[in-house]
Amino acid sequence: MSREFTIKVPASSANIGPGFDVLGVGLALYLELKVSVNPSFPSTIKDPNHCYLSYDSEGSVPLGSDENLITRTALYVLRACARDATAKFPENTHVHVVNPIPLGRGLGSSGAAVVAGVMLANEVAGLGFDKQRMLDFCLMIERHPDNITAAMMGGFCGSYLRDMSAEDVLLRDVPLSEVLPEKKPEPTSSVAPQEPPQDIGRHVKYHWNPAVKCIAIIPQFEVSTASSRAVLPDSYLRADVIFNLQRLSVLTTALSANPPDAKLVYAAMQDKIHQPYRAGLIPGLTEILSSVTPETHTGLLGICLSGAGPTILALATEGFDAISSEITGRFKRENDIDCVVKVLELAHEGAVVEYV
Ligand SMILES: Nc1ncnc2c1ncn2[C@@H]1O[C@H](COP(=O)(O)OP(=O)(O)O)[C@@H](O)[C@H]1O
Ligand SMILES: N[C@@H](CCOP(=O)(O)O)C(=O)O
Repeated sequence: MSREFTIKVPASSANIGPGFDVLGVGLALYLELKVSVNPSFPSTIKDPNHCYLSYDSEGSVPLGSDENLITRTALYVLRACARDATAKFPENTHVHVVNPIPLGRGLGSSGAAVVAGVMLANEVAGLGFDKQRMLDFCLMIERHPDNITAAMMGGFCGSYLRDMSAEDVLLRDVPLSEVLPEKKPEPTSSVAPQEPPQDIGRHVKYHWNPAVKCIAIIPQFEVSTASSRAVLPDSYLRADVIFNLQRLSVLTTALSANPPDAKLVYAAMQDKIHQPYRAGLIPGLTEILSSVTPETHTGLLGICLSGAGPTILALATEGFDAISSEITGRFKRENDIDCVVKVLELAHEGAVVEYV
């Protein structure tokens, strides 16, 4: 039977200052997959996995199903669930990707791609997984839970990876190369990836004052999440960890207050465990983060690096133009970097599948 459906997955902004690898918000900027499956038609598709991909919008991505992050993720799920290292998409699967999320800017493009890939497999193979179970598959690929959780569940999320039995740790800690299929001249692996342990990630959704908007100031250069994690230290001073924990505990509730207390939120969005180390990758970051405050800009609540950067996230209730102009002006004047600005609402629902 032929089917057509659309998968929509929001962008996300992770960390929100002190919540490194913990906090994330889903943002109303959606990666969309327009999918059609026509197994009864004679196949015209040359792809070895029966999936024809086309791509519109931000950046450029590979279109081979064994090279593209969305379809590699889907193949992992299909193969793990079928216990078959050669499992493919149903014959005649077409996926048209529309992606307004800029790549490598700290707005969760890879998290959205991974969530979309897991949902794609769930839908084409009729696996019937709920979002909690799909999150397990996502976490085998993107191994920090903050933006995956926000993209899948939507809203303002706090998340952690649960403690695991030795047996589950073995299942979870397999190298990424054994999870995601890689392009090979001939299929060589006869071993299917295993299904992940259950409930790897746990989360809660916090309240969010709807008057608070997210201003994303997106510099026109990329910083890969991998390179932005590579500059972080392996261990931290106790004082720095306590600094972040104290602020994190206040921030989650402060963002639901009505009216929000700008001074409290601003102070609670300070961070000592990732932003200072990432400053070397983002010209002018330290000065930019201190250039707008509730005192200098009415309506500003707080400011931080979005995810692994280089996007700057400012939370505000008004004064969006003045806040974004100050930051784009600094990027331009001091480092000749152009920026794109988006004022975004939260995506409260998270990832969805819509049938035509
Ligand atoms: N829609 C997409 N389709 C295919 N690959 C994607 C897509 N979105 C992101 N990616 C992959 O993820 C990479 C960016 O991931 P990452 O460095 O984690 O940055 P981000 O902060 O945008 O998530 C891209 O260079 C690309 O390889
Ligand atoms: N907690 C992670 C979040 C990465 O988010 P992304 O949007 O940059 O992929 C980190 O800070 O490394």
